[in-house]
Amino acid sequence: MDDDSVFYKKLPKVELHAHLNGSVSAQTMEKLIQRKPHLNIERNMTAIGKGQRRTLDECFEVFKLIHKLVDTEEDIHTVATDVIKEFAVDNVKYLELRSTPREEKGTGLTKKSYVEAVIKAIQQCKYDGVDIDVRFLVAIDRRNGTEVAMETVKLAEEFMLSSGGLVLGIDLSGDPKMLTTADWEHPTTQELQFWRCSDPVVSLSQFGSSSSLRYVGHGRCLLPALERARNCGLKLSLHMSEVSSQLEESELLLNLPPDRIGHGTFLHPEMGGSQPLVDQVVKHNIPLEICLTSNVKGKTVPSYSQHHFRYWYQLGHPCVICTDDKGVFCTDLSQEYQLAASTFSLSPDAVWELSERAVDCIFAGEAVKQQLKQKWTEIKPGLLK
Ligand SMILES: CNc1ncnc2c1ncn2[C@@H]1O[C@H](COP(=O)(O)O)[C@@H](O)[C@H]1O
Repeated sequence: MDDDSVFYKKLPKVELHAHLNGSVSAQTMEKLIQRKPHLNIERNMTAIGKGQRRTLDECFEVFKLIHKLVDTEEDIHTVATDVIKEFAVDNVKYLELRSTPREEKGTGLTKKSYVEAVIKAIQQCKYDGVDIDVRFLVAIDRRNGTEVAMETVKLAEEFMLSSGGLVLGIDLSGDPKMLTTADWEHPTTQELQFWRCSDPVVSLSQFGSSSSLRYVGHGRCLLPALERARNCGLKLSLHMSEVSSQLEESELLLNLPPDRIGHGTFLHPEMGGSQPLVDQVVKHNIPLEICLTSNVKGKTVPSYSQHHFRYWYQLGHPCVICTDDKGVFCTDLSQEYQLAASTFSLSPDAVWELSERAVDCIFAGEAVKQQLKQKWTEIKPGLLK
């Protein structure tokens, strides 16, 4: 490791946007593959290597494969434990993991036992003295529709009250792509469910097209669940404008408003967004979770240098560097900070400030923030001369 990389490794960091099943390392993946050889899944099918790029659609196919490998309580416990320890080795001092509870009839996994398995892994790591504070956000997969979103919020609510402060909020994620009419020749039962929720057909005349698209998992259908979450004290981290077609949805979601925004790639006017959207984000001071490699490899931004981090950072808006899916995109948080620094010419002092300011964006309360700030203060003299 060169001197430069050592700096980023030693830098204390906060990770706020990490999907559990997207964060599985190559080593853990080997363990899972050995447990289920009959699936014929190979390691190279679950990761996007250096220099490789995929469409966002292909990324979502990768998650489906990983979900086949991770389908028991034991698998979830293994994956969560390994991911937590790997972030700790990377000097991440505070981690908010997020994951979508799944039920698997074949293995007896229920959504409740799914969340319990993650919580047990967090508690075990704490008991073992792993030097990282870990919290959990329960994820809503937008593709699963209104009712499942509401069930997920209720589950999160239960765990918020019973987990001793480990469950702090809700993540809204999942494939943001719209389905066109053509895709709907053979809708699945699940897709038909969306069709029934309020007004999922949106005219494209504003974009110069006479056709209409049926939004699947449009935020409008999820608003009641998100509002309930907000009202009961769960924090909201919402994927917004990850793809270019979500302006109308972003307007709706910003009215909640969310506590943090995942990606927000297409919010600003230079990316086809709008000034009112930017004004709203700035007015509420909503931090952006920035995932450089994920966006480049998933082809939602053309290159590192054209990443929207530049726009928001120059505005002085809170931006938190994150990994998104460190396993799938073959990265870690040190690497992401190093990429941000080299791409946007950030000095070591500026990088330090970026990592320290991330502490202000965590969902845990003031006492935890103060403890973390104290850690940063202790580490600083050894790292920045
Ligand atoms: C690349 N950009 C992204 N955009 C939107 N959602 C994403 C995502 N990356 C991951 N997920 C969401 O996280 C799930 C995998 O982790 P969990 O099974 O929940 O732990 C994916 O199925 C998707 O719903």
